[in-house]
Order: sequence, then structure tokens, then C-alpha cells
Amino acid sequence: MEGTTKVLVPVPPPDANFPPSAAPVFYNPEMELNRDINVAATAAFVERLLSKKEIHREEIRYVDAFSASGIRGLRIAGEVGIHATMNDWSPEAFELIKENIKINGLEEKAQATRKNANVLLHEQRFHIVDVDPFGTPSPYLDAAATSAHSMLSVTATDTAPLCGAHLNSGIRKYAAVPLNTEYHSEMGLRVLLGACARELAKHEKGMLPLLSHVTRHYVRTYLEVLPGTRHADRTLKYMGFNIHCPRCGFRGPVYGLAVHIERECPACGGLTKIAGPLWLGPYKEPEFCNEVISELEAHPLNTKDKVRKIITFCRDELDIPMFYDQHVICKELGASATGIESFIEALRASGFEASRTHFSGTSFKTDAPISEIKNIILALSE
Ligand SMILES: C[S@@+](CC[C@H](N)C(=O)[O-])C[C@H]1O[C@@H](n2cnc3c(N)ncnc32)[C@H](O)[C@@H]1O
Ligand SMILES: [Zn+2]
Repeated sequence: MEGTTKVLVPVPPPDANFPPSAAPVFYNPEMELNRDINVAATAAFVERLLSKKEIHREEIRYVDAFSASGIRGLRIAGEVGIHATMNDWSPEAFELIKENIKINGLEEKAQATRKNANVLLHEQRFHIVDVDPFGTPSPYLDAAATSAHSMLSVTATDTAPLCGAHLNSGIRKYAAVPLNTEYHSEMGLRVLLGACARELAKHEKGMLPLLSHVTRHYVRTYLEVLPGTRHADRTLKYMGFNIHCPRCGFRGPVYGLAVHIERECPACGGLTKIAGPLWLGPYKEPEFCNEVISELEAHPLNTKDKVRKIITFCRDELDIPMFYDQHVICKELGASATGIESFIEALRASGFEASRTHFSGTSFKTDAPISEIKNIILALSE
């Protein structure tokens, strides 16, 4: 049982020691938190669609293109009340999805299909397209961008290629050069967002990121799709590169796809490294985060408190590239770390904007230059 949805899943024998991906049909109970966020975020987006008064709830179509047991789509049909198509090319999954639709009495609101996700997404348009595959979504982004009319939700669990740990794999999958730094989780998110922006632009659509979060190996984003060349062109203005100086820790964005980049670090003169093209724009909309938090009250979710905490962090974090890690800078300076809250207070007291982030407990964002950040850390550790 997740939310108010019952789901039959393959139960591994007690002595089995295999990961969910090795089961005949995939089901990972650890992902309940992410599916709870999906219910609240999709519900919030549906309310936005309904407020335009151009469509009725029952007419809104959602596709769970990689459905396995059907759990995502079942929850959307049952707990959000829109029509869901659950697709999986595996015959075992297809049979299980049909059974799960019956068990939940969702025959009117849900349907199962057994196709290659790319075929289905090229054949049919959906208001909301959810791409939650194993590993990388990159082979499906073109079809998903074609199909998505209003919202595109994408999961990536291939964090090593996204974050620069597997450099060449990342370049092949996302046509972007990542950089493995302490802020690799934000780098991965921005590589993924950049890839989505370019795929949507091909289909003359723009995007507005509503909510994005990185929790361990799970990168997830909810993008409002904005049809039209004007939106597509505007979206691409947020693409660019990130320069990073390994010597002093300077980092900074360079906007544009055709750019001239000085190789010298503006802070210390060291040789910088370049990552990109990346999405450099906002990755969440605070108002949408509030709407998701309000939806939590309307849905009986098992992980509600954790969801509220993550979304509140996302809402309140400064939405500029890239975060810093307090402990990394302290170590470099040989300084002792104060509590992250008092450090952020000190940055603010010096006239800078600063916030914690959802990426990690020791991370922070600020518009302070690296030299000022270091001065404040040193002053605090005296
Ligand atoms: C990670 S699981 C999906 C998990 C599911 N979204 C959930 O929340 O539990 C990936 C599923 O995608 C299916 N699959 C993989 N490639 C596919 C493709 N090209 N077309 C359709 N289904 C595919 C697999 O059979 C597998 O069941
Ligand atoms: Zn430098």
C-alpha cells in the first residue's frame, strides 16, 4: 500500500539477495518518497491546469512510460483523479499492471499498454509525460519532448555520467562536459535540465522548471512545457557554461551557447576548467513549491514529513549556480567549521544573500565572492 493505492508486486523469496532491478517486475519500496513527491507535484500542477478553466480533470492525460508494476500511474489515477496510461514493454509487467488496475477499481481512469516507450510517445500526445526509467533518460528525451503538452517529469539515476565521475559516458549521453567537483549533484541536475531544454527546443517548446530535487542517486525534475518558438528561444538563453578554478574554488556562470571564455580565473589567475553546456536558469519556482506543500495536506502520504522538509529546503534555497561546501573550504583553509546556520547568518550579516540547500547538509549558496566567503570562515574560526 502506497498513499491510498494497493499494488501487487513480485515478492522475492526470503533467501534471495538481488536488487529490485533483477526482479521479474521492478518495484523499489525505497522510492516511495519520490513517488509521494510525484503525487503532490502532479496534483499541484493539475490544479494549475484546472484553474485556467480550459479543461476538466477527467480529460487530463498522464503517461507513466516505464511503469513496471504500474505504481506511479495507479497512484496518479487514484490519488489525483486524472486519466493515466501505464506503459511497459515487458509482458510480465503488462500483465501485472492490468491486474493492479483491477484491484484498485481504476478501469475507467487507467489503461495499460505494452510498447516501446519511444513508440508510444511518438504516437500519442499526453498533457503530462513521466519518464522514470532505469539509469539514463537520454534515449527517451526526444520522444518525451514530442509528446508532452503541459508538463514533463524526468528521472535520472545515472549519477556517475551526469556528475562527471564517468566523464565520457556523460558526454555521450548528454552532449555536455560535466565536471566532478564537490557540487557534482547540482552539476548533474543542470546537465539533465540542459539536455531537456535542448530536446524541447527542437520541438519548438520552451520549459519552466517548477521543482527539481537530487536525493542520493536520484535526480528528478518537473518541467512546465511552454509551446511555441518564442518560449523555446527564451529557454535557450538560460544555457551556458560553468567555469571552475581548482586552485581557489572560484566558480561562475557564462551564459550563451556561443561564448568566449577566458581560461584565467578572475579571482586568482589560476587555470580554470569548463563544464557545459548546462542549464544555468532557475530549477524551481517557489510559488509552485508552496502549492506542492499545500497538496500534502490533501493526500494521506506515508512520507509526508520528509517530503515537506525536502520541498521547503528547495523552495528556500538561493536559485543561482553553484553551491559551495562549507567543509571543503574549511579543510582547504585549515579552519574549524561552525554550524552551517550561524555561518549563513554571518554571510547575511556581511550584506550577502545566502541559504542552505537541499543538496547536502554542509552545502550553501551565496552571491558572496570566494574571497569574502573565505574571510568570513577564517573570522568565525578564530
Ligand atoms: C525503473 S523501472 C520503472 C519503475 C517505475 N516507474 C516505478 O516507479 O516503480 C523501468 C521499467 O521500464 C521498462 N522498460 C525499459 N525500457 C523500456 C522501453 N524502451 N520501453 C518500455 N518499457 C521499458 C522495464 O521493463 C522496467 O519495468
Ligand atoms: Zn582561482
